[in-house]
Amino acid sequence: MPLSRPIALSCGEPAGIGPDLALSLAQQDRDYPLVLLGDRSVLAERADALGLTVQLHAWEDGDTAREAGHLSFLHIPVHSPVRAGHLDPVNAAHVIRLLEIGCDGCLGGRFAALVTAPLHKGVINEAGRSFSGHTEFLAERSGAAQPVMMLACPGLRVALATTHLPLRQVADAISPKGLESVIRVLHADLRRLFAIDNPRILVCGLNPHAGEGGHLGHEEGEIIAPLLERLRREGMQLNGPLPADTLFTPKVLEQGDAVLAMFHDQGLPVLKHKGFGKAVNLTLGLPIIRTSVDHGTALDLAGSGRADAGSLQAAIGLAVELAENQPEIPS
Ligand SMILES: NC(=O)C1=CN([C@@H]2O[C@H](COP(=O)(O)OP(=O)(O)OC[C@H]3O[C@@H](n4cnc5c(N)ncnc54)[C@H](O)[C@@H]3O)[C@@H](O)[C@H]2O)C=CC1
Ligand SMILES: NCC(=O)COP(=O)(O)O
Repeated sequence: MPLSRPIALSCGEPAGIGPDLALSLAQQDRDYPLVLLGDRSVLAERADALGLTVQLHAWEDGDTAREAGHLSFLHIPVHSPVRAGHLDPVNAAHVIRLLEIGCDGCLGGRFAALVTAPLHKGVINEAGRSFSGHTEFLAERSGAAQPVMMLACPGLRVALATTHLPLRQVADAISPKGLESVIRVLHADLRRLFAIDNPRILVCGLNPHAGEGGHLGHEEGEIIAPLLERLRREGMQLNGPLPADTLFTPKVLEQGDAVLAMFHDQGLPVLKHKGFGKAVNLTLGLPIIRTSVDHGTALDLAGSGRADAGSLQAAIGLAVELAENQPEIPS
């Protein structure tokens, strides 16, 4: 069903490429309503820097402008003037505010989905706020017990058992209870969002060679394998724990609908090698639809006109598709 509510696009870190990508998107006709969450002057100044002509319109509920060259925005002011490529911790509160408004607007039925341009986790922490990522923030804000980060590009979906954790803490975070809830969310959302009836999930081990029979680590034998065995008895198609290096070979990958990696840098480098620039980051387990880009703030490119909007387009495309398939919330 065509969307009657807009997709909310949060501009992310104002000194990064979020504003550039949004303005680049506004150059084309859209077949969905969009509202940009960001600061008006930042958008206007960045449009000037990029030599783009974009009519900026203050968004009102019900606004469905979609023509090329026009962009509706909800003005959420920055706290300090922005120079492209230069982070300022003073604007961290602005970035957080974009997410609060985007998330609350989805929960309240004002927006159909939230798409996030990249933010800079480091500068938010430098501003004195403990922040590990959109995934964790949006889960807390929306009351979701178990968010699961999944990145997808044509031919590959990779979900993560742990998200933004120092490597030293990863092994301790792999617990039977935590891993079970991640697998349940992944399984349920592959069915709910991707219409895969009985998803086949390829599960990585944590250690080299999936622990080499206990000689290179015990988490596979003590935690992962018994859990998978128990869930298989419920009918889930779970293959693993498999050595991650061989799992990510084409012959094995074709036997699964998604991969579950145990940690961020076990799964995402492979995904980005295959699909950087056209992949989407999707948060599973939330009561709202949230997608994002596969890249970061790219401060080196902000204001240069060289940022590629391919991943943002894919993220919006997936958000629109998922939102169109959701039951319509009565106004
Ligand atoms: N969804 C999000 O909010 C994400 C945020 N980040 C944050 O971004 C910050 C910077 O991270 P980095 O590791 O430097 O990664 P990055 O993705 O910002 O940059 C890595 C390289 O890719 C290039 N690149 C990135 N996006 C591009 C695009 N759209 N078009 C063309 N080239 C592009 C950059 O110029 C750079 O050379 C970190 O603070 C990180 O936390 C990283 C990933 C996702
Ligand atoms: N590498 C992906 C990433 O860091 C994005 O995280 P999030 O901000 O979407 O939680």
